[in-house]
Amino acid sequence: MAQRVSASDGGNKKTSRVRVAVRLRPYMPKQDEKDEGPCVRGLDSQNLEIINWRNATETVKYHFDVFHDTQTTQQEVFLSSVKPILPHILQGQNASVFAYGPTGAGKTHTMLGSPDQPGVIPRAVLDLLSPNSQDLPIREDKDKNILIPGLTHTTISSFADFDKHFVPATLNRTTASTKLNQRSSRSHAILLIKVVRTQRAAPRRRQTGKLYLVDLAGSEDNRRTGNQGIRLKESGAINLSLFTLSKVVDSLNSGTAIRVPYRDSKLTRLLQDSLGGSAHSVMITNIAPEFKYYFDTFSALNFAAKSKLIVNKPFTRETVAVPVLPVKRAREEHEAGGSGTEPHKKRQKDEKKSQQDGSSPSAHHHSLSEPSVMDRLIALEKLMMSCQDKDRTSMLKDVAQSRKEIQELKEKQREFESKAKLFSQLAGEKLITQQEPVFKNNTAPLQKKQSNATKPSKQQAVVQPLQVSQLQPLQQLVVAKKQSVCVKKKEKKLSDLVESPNGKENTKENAWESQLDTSVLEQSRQKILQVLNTGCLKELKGLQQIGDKKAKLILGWREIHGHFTKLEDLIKVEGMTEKRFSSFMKANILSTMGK
Ligand SMILES: Nc1ncnc2c1ncn2[C@@H]1O[C@H](COP(=O)(O)OP(=O)(O)OP(=O)(O)O)[C@@H](O)[C@H]1O
Repeated sequence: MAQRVSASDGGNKKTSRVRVAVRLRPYMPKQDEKDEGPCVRGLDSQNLEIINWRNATETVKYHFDVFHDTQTTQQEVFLSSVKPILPHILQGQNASVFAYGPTGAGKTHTMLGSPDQPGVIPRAVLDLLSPNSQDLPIREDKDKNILIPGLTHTTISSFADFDKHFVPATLNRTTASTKLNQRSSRSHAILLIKVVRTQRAAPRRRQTGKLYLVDLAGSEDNRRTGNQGIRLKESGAINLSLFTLSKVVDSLNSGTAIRVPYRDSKLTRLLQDSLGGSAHSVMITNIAPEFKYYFDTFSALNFAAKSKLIVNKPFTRETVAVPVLPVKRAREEHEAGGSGTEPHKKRQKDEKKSQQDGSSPSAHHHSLSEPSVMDRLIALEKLMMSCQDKDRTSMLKDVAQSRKEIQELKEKQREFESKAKLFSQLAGEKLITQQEPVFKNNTAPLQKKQSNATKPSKQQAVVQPLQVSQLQPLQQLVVAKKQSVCVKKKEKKLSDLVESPNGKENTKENAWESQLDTSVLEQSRQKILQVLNTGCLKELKGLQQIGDKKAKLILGWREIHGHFTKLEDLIKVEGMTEKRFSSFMKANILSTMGK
């Protein structure tokens, strides 16, 4: 009985571009040990500029649907970026709001907020979260809707209900301290709000709209976060899913891709509807102003700029309701992602209770003759804004306290694990250190982005419109220049170490190379470089000593930094030590020579 109805009345497929807002968090002196000042600033309600690393006397400008400056309040973000899409949900269409950006830039602050500054999620009110910690599978129905069987459904009818279910659910989210953010989210958090409106009289049309509220974990560079052990593993997973997200956006933008790689990560499967699917989508890109976030900010802005080119095709989901038999109802719940056990019982209880007191038990039972759900949302919002509810505040404080305790326990656990690891490493393997000087981390983006400058086609598609203008320099330009000098020095050191034919390090390691004809050697090196720069996952895996994980890390590096200008750049890829690089070169040169 389910029917798809186009978003427009006339049956024409209406399209809806992904709306992109950028929010700049306030400058935090604590995050700026070198006292360099901000590297990015707003120009007006849609435009901002960031220092151009290629020429520190210039800035690069970006234009977005909305720019939220440091002074923007939580309420203003909600009113301008989120509230406008809520009516679509009530018309049976899907919508999504997701926060993207580097770690520590303010995603959780924007989506969740704090007791005194509630963010988008409590403001958008309603619904549930599952206290279920198991890894839930993701399925797709015949209409390409994403389903999560086993996810708990809880019916709510008041803001107090929402708090009761939502607050404990936030505790399920892992947070931990990294060098860049004391309370970093170590997972993506997705809250799904489903709104069902049923006509009371025949033909009892039922419209179902869903709102996805997504707080993504931050993209992070482990050389700066200082992550190790569990945190490093988490970070690998976070970066991989964000990398797949970026691939999805690229392939949607190219318009020629045969397959959009939604299935390559759970995150992109969940966001399938929001990007290139049928949802009205808002992406809030959070950025930080301090100089140490410069390259993260730059890539987040580029990602945001390309995301705004994505066009979705919303449609109304409408069914004609028939009397619900118990068996069918159980099936419906399963299809909608309900576990059908505990929550089902609770819903029966809720329904019974509300039948007794005559109130409507859930959004399912709102008829058109009752105050619209939208009115209730607005009323709830007003309630929230003026909310003096001490219980709620103390509950949130309890949550903060529990979260702190959990975090401390996790840190202890991490310490134990790293000690154990250290013992085993001392016994055998060499310790692979992830802690490199901060400025070494900066070398990669600088070098790589230069190579991008000679390859404007992709960059133009990404940053739109991008202008370079001669502007009054921001405070820290001098520092930026100093930095690039440091970077060059450091690069030289690295290349000395790897390339110098006279260097002690190399004489022994690379002695085998001197046995080979130089032109043959050069040809092999070029072939390897070409695969590294242009190879797809499969081709990269075809290289000696490159497995699935390393190939993905190489693709990820390429995505962020562009082409490898020389083979030695491979050492900058996570997990690639000089020793591994030497062995990689030997194996691959010998293997390409045979071809
Ligand atoms: N607009 C803002 N106004 C005031 N404080 C902010 C704002 N945005 C972020 N902050 C503060 O900055 C710090 C980092 O923010 P938050 O934890 O939200 O970052 P995040 O992007 O979610 O990081 P992660 O990805 O590591 O979880 C927090 O202390 C937060 O309160």
